[in-house]
Amino acid sequence: MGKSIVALSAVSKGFNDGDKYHQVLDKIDLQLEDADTIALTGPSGCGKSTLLNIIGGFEFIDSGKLNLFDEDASQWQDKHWSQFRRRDLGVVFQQFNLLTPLNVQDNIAFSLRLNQRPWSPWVDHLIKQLGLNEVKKRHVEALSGGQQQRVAIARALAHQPRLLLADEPTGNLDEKAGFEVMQLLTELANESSTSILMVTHSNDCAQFMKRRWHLEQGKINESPV
Ligand SMILES: Nc1ncnc2c1ncn2[C@@H]1O[C@H](COP(=O)(O)OP(=O)(O)OP(=O)(O)O)[C@@H](O)[C@H]1O
Repeated sequence: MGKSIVALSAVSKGFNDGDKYHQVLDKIDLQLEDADTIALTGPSGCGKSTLLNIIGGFEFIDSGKLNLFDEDASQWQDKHWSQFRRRDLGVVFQQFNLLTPLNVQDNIAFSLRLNQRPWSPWVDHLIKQLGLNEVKKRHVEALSGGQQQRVAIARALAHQPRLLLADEPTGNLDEKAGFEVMQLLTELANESSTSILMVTHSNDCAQFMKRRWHLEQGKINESPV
């Protein structure tokens, strides 16, 4: 068995919806280990983003236990969460959340500074592999959707996180561009031994991952890829 990166045990989470309570995760158990790459699928509104947000510490669980790197994250204070996000976590969300006044290089440099990491040869390698070398001085708002997506990936992997959470990373791209981005993402994550948990609606994208979790009606089932 590999090293445990994420472990959920009997985790439940729900939201109040007017006077009704909506149970999104119902006593979920799951394990994500070193080198795992996982596609998270399920119908719209089933709770995929909620699960990613819980693992990133952006939402909190109602009950159960969340372990990150074999530590009980339910006990973590803000400082511990920031350290985890800085050091171990990369995120690519549907909205890329790039800093529009800055160019490509400065977007990546800014994120590295936040993570207290220097610019390294790995970052130059990322930029080159992602086809961003020619546009690195260009403001991100002047880039195409596909290029912005690749900047978001470069930024998320620049500090070589141990875990990447990606929410529909190719959601805004056409099939060909989406395929290319998936290929690059998995190759680069593999080079830096980053585990991936990726939400996707696309079977083609899910094929790039080694495992598949399907979330529906509060429960997760693992299915063959
Ligand atoms: N902060 C919140 N307050 C209240 N309800 C919420 C909150 N966040 C999510 N929900 C509800 O929880 C359910 C799960 O939402 P979530 O965004 O996790 O689903 P999803 O599977 O990611 O959906 P999609 O595939 O459409 O992006 C939805 O019914 C949503 O309305």
